[in-house]
Amino acid sequence: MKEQPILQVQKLSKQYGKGCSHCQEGTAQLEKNFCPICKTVYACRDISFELYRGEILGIVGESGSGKSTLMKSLYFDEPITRGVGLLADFENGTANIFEQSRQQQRLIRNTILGMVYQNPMLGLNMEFSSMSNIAEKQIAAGNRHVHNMEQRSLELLEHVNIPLFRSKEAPKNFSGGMQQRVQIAKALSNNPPVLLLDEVTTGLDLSVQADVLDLIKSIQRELNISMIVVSHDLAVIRMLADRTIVMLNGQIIEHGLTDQVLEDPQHAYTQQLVYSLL
Ligand SMILES: Nc1ncnc2c1ncn2[C@@H]1O[C@H](COP(=O)(O)OP(=O)(O)OP(=O)(O)O)[C@@H](O)[C@H]1O
Repeated sequence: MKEQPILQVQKLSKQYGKGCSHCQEGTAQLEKNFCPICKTVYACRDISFELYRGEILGIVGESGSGKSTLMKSLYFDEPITRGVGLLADFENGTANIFEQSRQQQRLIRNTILGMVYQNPMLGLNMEFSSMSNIAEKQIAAGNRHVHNMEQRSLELLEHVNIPLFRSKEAPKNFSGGMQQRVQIAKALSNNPPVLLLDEVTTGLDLSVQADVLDLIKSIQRELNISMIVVSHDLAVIRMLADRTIVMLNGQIIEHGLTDQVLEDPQHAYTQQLVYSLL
């Protein structure tokens, strides 16, 4: 029997703008990702993929290709235009998560998903202590036991190599790499089966970047979490992802095992990306 994906996305589309008689036709010619007539932006167009238990799925593409929009959509930061999302851990994968009430979506977010943003300001409260940041996510997931939350926060901070004597300090005092580590600890605090990571190493020094990537890889191995890792940098994807999706102008133009995509890129854009690695 075929393994059930932990997440299945079918024909997810997100547009900014109402569209017009020209672009509403599925076959209309767009200029990159927008309608030349009404300027509606088609940030994600008919995106479909599966994520399996314990795998890391990489999404790579240039700036503006729709990667962040896809992540924001999956984390309910933004409503989608249309599409289906099925999570094996929600109603046994039979209910479209995008059609649930805000309350249900909050529940899914708090119990099934974790998110690490490129900008730590989006994922952390910079004024609260690192421990309180982690506790916040645990409270949202229904945890009320202060001692347990404290223990869990310390355990997670240790896991992501934050010195424990700094656990009561606010992330605003931390370096970029440390802030990303706290964000990762927070995202893991409710043991989510699915972790979303959006350009988490962009803007960090190369050595710090390597540390954060190592941390992600070791977490995935130890906890067997499924991850979607978004990056414009194919080197990051090469290091982390089992399978890779390549996006361009809001569409998936290529997908396959990462090794396969790297060794035998089919689309001219992917070929360009791969050659730039050499
Ligand atoms: N709120 C918005 N209103 C209008 N257009 C938007 C909005 N948010 C994103 N877009 C457009 O959607 C497209 C996809 O953007 P998105 O941020 O998802 O790309 P990306 O691949 O993540 O790039 P980057 O890494 O630079 O953020 C872009 O053309 C962008 O300008």
